Amino acid sequence: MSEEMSILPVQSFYSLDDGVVEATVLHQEPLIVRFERLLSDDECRQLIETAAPRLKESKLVNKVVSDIRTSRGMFFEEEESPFIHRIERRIAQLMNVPIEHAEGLQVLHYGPGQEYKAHHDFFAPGSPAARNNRISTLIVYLNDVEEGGETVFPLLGIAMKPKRGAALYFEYFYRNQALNDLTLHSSVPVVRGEKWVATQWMRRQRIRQYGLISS
Ligand SMILES: O=C(O)CCC(=O)C(=O)O
Ligand SMILES: [Fe+2]
Repeated sequence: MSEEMSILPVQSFYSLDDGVVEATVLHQEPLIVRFERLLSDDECRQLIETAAPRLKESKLVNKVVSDIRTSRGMFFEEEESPFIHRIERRIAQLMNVPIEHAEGLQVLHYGPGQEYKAHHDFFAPGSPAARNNRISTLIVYLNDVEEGGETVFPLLGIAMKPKRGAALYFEYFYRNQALNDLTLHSSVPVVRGEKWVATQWMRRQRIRQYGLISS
């Protein structure tokens, strides 16, 4: 058993400025954690309503439309409103990373048959983007899905069923790249209903400008 340091301290609940979040460890190394009720039903609904008119065909980071991801998505501007800023602050505090390291919050929408095939969230080691690489991910489920749409880690045998307000955390900033590689994950096709998620990616170094809107 290696003893890599995790970014997230392992606890069964987390006391945040605006409430307490319950957690369950799904896997130790790489660390994968499930959170309950990170967002309220109202916050989930409001995120969906704000994102819905701004959805675009999903592009991957290289801006090429690809069938690896068939959902539609959008990014919020950093701190674009007091509502978004409040959610960003809560997520950054929970992820134990300064908000300046946070990319804009992304929302994805999957209809029946839509999926996100197995991928890593970090940029390929050695690529230009990897100089300030992603280190951790939080996926918040904004609705319940009737059937399908689980987030699956095929190399670890873990599947998470979407549940409104719950979230899935994983990190991949280990010195041992083999541990990072184990965070391969996918969103399996939605069978019935639709799926909405908000994803927060954290970077190793700062990516935001300071104080655009002061808190
Ligand atoms: O929708 C999901 O469950 C996974 C989303 C995802 O992998 C991502 O946004 O990078
Ligand atoms: Fe992902």
